[in-house]
Amino acid sequence: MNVLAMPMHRFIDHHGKLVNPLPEWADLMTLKGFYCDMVLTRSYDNKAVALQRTGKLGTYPSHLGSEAIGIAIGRALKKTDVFIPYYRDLPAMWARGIGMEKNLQYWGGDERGSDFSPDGEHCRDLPFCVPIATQCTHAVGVAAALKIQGNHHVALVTCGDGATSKGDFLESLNCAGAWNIPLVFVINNNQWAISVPRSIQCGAELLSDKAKGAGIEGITVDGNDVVAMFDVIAKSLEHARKGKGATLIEAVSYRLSDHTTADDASRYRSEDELQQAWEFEPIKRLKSFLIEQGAWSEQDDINWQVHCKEVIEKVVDNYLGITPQAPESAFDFLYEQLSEDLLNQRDLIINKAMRMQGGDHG
Ligand SMILES: Cc1ncc(C[n+]2csc(CCOP(=O)(O)OP(=O)(O)O)c2C)c(N)n1
Repeated sequence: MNVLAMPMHRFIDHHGKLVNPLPEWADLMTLKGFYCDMVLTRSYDNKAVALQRTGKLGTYPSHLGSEAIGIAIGRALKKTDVFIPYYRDLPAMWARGIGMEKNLQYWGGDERGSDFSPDGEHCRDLPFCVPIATQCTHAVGVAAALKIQGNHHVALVTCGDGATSKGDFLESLNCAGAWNIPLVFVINNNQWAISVPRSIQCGAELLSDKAKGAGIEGITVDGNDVVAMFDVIAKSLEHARKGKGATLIEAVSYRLSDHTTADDASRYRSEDELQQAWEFEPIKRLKSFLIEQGAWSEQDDINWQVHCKEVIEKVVDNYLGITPQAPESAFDFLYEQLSEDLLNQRDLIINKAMRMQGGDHG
């Protein structure tokens, strides 16, 4: 059976048909907003891949196919909550109010892309975590602190399906249950961990079953249905806010892209599987639903695509206009006091940069 079609928490299926009555909050205006956000973040994704291909960005992990998960997270969290993301989370971060330029800076190798302080209230969000599952341990620390502060704020952490096999994830889950902390885990189960398929990643039928051993709530949701994702995340956040503890959400989706721009997924997965997954992707189904409801049209779609293109072009212009970070700044974030050795290396880099500015490229 196709896992993307299995029965799970869902309101709108891949044909764009309602399979359960919409929740009260889900009016057409809100759903149109979700749709527009998903299309905009997909436009960004296409552009980011193109920037990498033309040498203007480092290795980039596409979020193609996980727009519903990200937009639901970004919209469901309150400003005062804390988001602990992993590397595929541009949609959530953008929906939290963090500029896309930051994302380009980060993947362009500029540490300043991780500084959210200019974005005001979001400065407590953590930067992307690339070492798999380590962010879950950070999230436990954050959530434990929020509990002590007693302000009814919640932490939300994301990870991939592969990450759920790691000790960091399982230990974090255990602490979340044992300490009854305000923490929501969202697994982006996109069926692949680079070239390892979900089927051999773990023996459990559902990744949400892992919650049971930790004594917390676990739920499997259609990660391609933004309505179901928002509904479950919002409820889990409220559950945690009321002091009722953590939830593990498994969002079932599919990685429609390569793992990153450094990967070629055609070497390990079939074209048939990929084509089938495209039938289930999150944007198409919501578009069909909105059109069926008379809330959207093909012309609206064309207009929105044009608008997205303009927005993204401006983001890219801003990114390309940023003065590059000085190479020696790599030493600024390592130690409070640099050793003799590192000071020498730093001087070498500074001198080389000065020589190159002076025209000596030797
Ligand atoms: C601790 C650690 N081990 C290995 C890697 C190399 N690595 C990068 S991504 C990845 C797979 C992660 O898959 P998954 O958790 O399913 O997330 P996805 O990339 O599919 O969203 C691995 C093993 C890493 N980044 N960190």
